[in-house]
Amino acid sequence: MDSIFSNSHNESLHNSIISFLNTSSPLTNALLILLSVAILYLGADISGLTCTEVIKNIPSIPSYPIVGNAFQVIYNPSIRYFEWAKEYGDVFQIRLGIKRVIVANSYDSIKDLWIRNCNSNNSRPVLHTFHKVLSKSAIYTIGTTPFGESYKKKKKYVSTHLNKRSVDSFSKLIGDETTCAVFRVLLNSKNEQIYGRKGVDMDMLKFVQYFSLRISLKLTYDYTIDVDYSERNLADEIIYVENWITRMRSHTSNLQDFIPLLRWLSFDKNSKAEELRRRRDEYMDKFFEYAQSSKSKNCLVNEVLLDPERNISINELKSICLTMVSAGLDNTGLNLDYCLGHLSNAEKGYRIQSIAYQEILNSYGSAFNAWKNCTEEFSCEYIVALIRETLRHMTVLPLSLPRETTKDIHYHNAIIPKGTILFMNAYAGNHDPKYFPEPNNFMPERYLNSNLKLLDGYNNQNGRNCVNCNNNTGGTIIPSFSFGVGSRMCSGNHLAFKEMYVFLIRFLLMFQVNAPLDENLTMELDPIKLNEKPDSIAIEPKLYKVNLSIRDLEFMENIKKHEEKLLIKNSLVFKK
Ligand code: HEM
Repeated sequence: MDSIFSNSHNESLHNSIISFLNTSSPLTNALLILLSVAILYLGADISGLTCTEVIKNIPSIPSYPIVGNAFQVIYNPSIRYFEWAKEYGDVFQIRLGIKRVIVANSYDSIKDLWIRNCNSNNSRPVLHTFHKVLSKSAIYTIGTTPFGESYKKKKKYVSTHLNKRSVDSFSKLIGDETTCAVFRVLLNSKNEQIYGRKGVDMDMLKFVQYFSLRISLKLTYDYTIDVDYSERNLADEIIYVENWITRMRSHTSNLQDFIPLLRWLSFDKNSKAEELRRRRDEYMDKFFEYAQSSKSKNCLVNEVLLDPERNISINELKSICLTMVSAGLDNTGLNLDYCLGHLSNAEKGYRIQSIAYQEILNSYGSAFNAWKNCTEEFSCEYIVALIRETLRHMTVLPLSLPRETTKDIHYHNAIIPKGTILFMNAYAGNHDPKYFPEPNNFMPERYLNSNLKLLDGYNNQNGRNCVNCNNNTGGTIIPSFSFGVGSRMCSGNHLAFKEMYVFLIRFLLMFQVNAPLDENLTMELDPIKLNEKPDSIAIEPKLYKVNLSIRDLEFMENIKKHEEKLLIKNSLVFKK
C-alpha cells in the first residue's frame, strides 16, 4: 500500500490543488490561503509555539487562543487585575498575545518581587509601538531603556543630577518658580472675584504643568520658557505632545505590541506615533542647540558635555534630556492638581486644608516665615503626609512602568524565567487594606501620630519615598509604590517631592481652595472614575475646577513687595 507520504500520492494532491486554484477566482484563492494560514497559526498556537511557555506553580488566568487576555485588559487594567487577584491570588500570570506577563497585586508580593529580587528584575521590555515606531532614532527616556551599558551610563548621570544633595541646591529655582506659578494663577484669574469671598473657578492643570515644565527646562538647558506670553504656544505644544506620547506608552492597550499580525493594520497608530516623534524632535533639538551655544555651566547638558571623563554619546545625552523634560511633566502636575481637587471638596477636603494651613503656621512660626523658609527644609510634616497620601491615593501610574527580568527569579515554588515581563499593580499595592486601612479614604493622618508628626520609620527620610528605613517591627516601610521601588525606582522622586512641597505651602498660604461655584465641575474623588483615558498608562482627569480666593489680602500685598524684582523680571506684574 502507498504511504500517504509517497511521491505519487503527493504529486496527485499537488496536481489537484493546482487545478483547483486555476479554476477558482483570485478572491476565493486569497481567502483560502488566508484560511490555511489562520488554521496553521491556530494549530501552532494551541501547541504552544506562538507564546512563551506557561510558568509552572503560578496561577494562570484563562485566556483565548492567539490574543490571550489582551482584549480583557485594555481599559482600567489595574482594576481588572485587582478583581482577578480576588479569585486567583495576589500573583498570577496572563497572556498578552505572544508574551506571558506576571502581575503582582498586593503590598507584600510587590515588595517581595521588586525589592528582594531587585537585581533580577532590572530591565524594561522593548515594545514595538514605543521603541520601534515612536522612537525610531533610538532616543527614548531612561525609564524605557532596557538594562545594559547604555542604561547604566545614563542612569549614573541622571541619578547624580537628581540626588537629594543636588535637589537641595535647586531650592532657589523651585522657590522662584513657585512664586511665579502662584502669581501666574492670580494674573490669569481675570476676575475681581478672586479678591473677595466668592472666589473664581479655575482649571489648575495647565498651571501646574507650566510650573514643572519651566523647572525641567531650566535644569536641563538653562532655558527659561516664557509660558505667559511669547512662548505659550510652544509650552502647550510640549504638553500636548508629551501627554500623547504617555498615552501611546500604555503597556496593555497597544495590542500590536503583543499581537504582531496587528502591526500591519495599525496605520493610524503608526502615523500618529511618527507625527509625534517629528514634533518632539523639533523642540528637543532646538533646546539642545540653545544649551550648547549658550555654554552655560548651570545646566545638565553642559555639565555632561564639559565633563572630561564623559563616556556617553550625544544620543545618550539627548535621552537624558528627554527624560528630564517628559518624566515629571505629567506626573508631578497631575498629583498637584489632584491634591488641590481634594482640598476643594467641602465634605472631605476643607478639614484637611484647614489643618494643613494651621500646621504650616505652627511649623514655621508665621505665614511670612513659611513663605521664605519652605524651600530649605520639609519642616511641616502634615504637608509631607498630605503629599504622600496624594501619591498613594491617586497612584498616577496605576501599573507603574513594566519590568523585564534579567535573571531567573525563584518565587515561592515557581521559577520566573529570565526575559519575563512583570507588571506591578501599584494601584492595588497602594490600596492594600493590610497596610492602608480604609484604603479608599483620603487620610494624610495615616502617616502621622496624634501630634501630627510623621510616624516612626517615615520621619528620618524628610519627604523621601523611603524604601530602606525600618519601622519598630524591623520591616521595610514603603509609604506607597507611586514612585516604584527597587533597582529602577523613579530617579526624580526628590525633585518631584520638593516641587510639590514648596508649591503646596506657598499656594495654601496665598489661596483658600473651595468647591467650584459650578457644581458640575466638582472633582470626582475616586481616581479610577475620574480617569478620562482608561486605556492610558497614567490617570488623566476629566475636567474639573477649583474655586480660589485670596486668603489674606495684606499677606498677598507683603509677598508682592517681597518678590517684586522676580515678578517684574517675569512680567508677572498686575494692577490691583
Ligand atoms: C510625582 C511625580 C512622579 C511620579 C509619580 C513618578 C513615577 C515614576 C515611576 C512609577 C517610575 C517607574 C519606577 C519603577 O519601575 O520602579 C519612574 C521612573 C523614572 N522617573 Fe519618575 N515619577 C515622577 C517624577 C519624575 C521626575 C520629576 C523625574 C525627572 C525629572 C523622573 C525621572 C524618572 C526616571 C529617570 C525614571 C526611570 C528610572 C529607571 O528606569 O531606572 N520622574 N517614575
